[in-house]
Amino acid sequence: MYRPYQSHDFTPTREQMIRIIRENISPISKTEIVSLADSLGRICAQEVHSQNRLPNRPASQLDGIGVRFADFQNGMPDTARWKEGEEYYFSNTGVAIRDGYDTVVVIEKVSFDAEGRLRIAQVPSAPGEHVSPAGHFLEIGELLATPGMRMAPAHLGCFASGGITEVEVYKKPVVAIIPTGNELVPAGGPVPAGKNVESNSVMMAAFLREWGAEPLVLSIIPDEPQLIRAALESALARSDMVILNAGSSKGSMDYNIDVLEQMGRVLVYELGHGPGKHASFSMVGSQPVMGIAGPPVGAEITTDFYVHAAVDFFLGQPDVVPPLLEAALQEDFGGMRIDFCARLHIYLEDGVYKAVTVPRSMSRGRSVLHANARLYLHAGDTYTKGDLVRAELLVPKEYIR
Ligand SMILES: Nc1nc2c(c(=O)[nH]1)N[C@H]1C(S)=C(S)[C@@H](COP(=O)(O)OP(=O)(O)OC[C@H]3O[C@@H](n4cnc5c(N)ncnc54)[C@H](O)[C@@H]3O)O[C@H]1N2
Ligand code: MOO
Repeated sequence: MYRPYQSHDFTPTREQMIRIIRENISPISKTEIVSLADSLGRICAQEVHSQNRLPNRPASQLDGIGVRFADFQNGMPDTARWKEGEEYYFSNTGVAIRDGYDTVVVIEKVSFDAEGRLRIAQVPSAPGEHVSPAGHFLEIGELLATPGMRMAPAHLGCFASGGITEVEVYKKPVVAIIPTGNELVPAGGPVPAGKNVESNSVMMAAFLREWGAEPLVLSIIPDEPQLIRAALESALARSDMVILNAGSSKGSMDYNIDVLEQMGRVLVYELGHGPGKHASFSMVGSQPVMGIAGPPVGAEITTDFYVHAAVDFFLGQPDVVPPLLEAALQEDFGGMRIDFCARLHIYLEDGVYKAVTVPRSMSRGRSVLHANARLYLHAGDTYTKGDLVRAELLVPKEYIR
């Protein structure tokens, strides 16, 4: 299918890129049955109805004494000679009301004098007062879940009460990651001179797990078109989507786009924002392939923007935007030729959130330690010192000090 944006000249902004991804990804329809404990965070694929009625007998709503409302028909009776187990009994919260009783008096209205004689301070106002009728919490057949709902801990609790032990959920999208580059060696081993540690797949796999996808990390592929093609074919056969990492730019060993053009349709050759500008988006048949540039900082941002959105769309969910925080920028910033996603360090001073940009010159280690927010600037946006910016938080607001 012809796409007007399928051109070398089209370099999408973040919003445009998200739209292209949305247009090209269909929600996964395959489902599987998982145990209730394993269903946390999964997307429910069925309507679920309670099999239990709870309470299954009328139950006490409070700690108190169970009584017969008929005894209070003419106002407060003389309770001085009432005996436990006859006119009243001790009835605790959530416990079934004993046969022959119908009403509960809260314990705070009950007292006993020195001789042990019962005194009730207030006449119950109606029969059944402080009694939960059967089915008050849950009815048989009551709707507990609808398709598309993400399972949270409270849902698991409700399912358990409803007698549900297994849930039909959509399969996790499987995202294959192909690291490429002659200079890369696997993480955890020695790093020979001139080599670099393959770390992007570690980060990407962790992101994917966090978002509810299943990572499939392939071994490092050397910069050779036939090997990249073979790796892509194998990855596509085993996944819903592929991330082809690095080899995206203009170097003599950057073959990925050529291979993708041979195998499918390249819809986006390059982004209209940095860092991570050399990201691409292709369709091979009905499967998306996301090209992510090699340098880890850009790889982090573009994976977080676009692979996250793709996973959300595979799961039939909206793309989730991070929480925003207004902070006063402590420097002049902006005026870029293309859109740019800056990393910010926000701190709290005199009760005011203040932000400084994390300079690109800072080492990767220090900058990851330092950055707690991002700022997406459109081309030409300029800020002067003191301007309020709407930052996208990478940590909960409460963590900022
Ligand atoms: N002549 C030009 N050179 C470059 C341009 C350009 O426009 N013209 N763009 C620069 C920009 S911007 C980016 S981004 C990079 C894109 O690089 P590639 O995606 O082609 O990646 P490589 O060249 O293979 O590697 C770059 C860098 O990243 C490291 N890397 C790669 N994969 C991993 C991994 N899995 N884990 C950790 N680190 C990885 C790699 O070792 C290199 O250090 O191109 C610029 N150049
Ligand atoms: O756009 Mo490249 O990603 O500078 O880092």
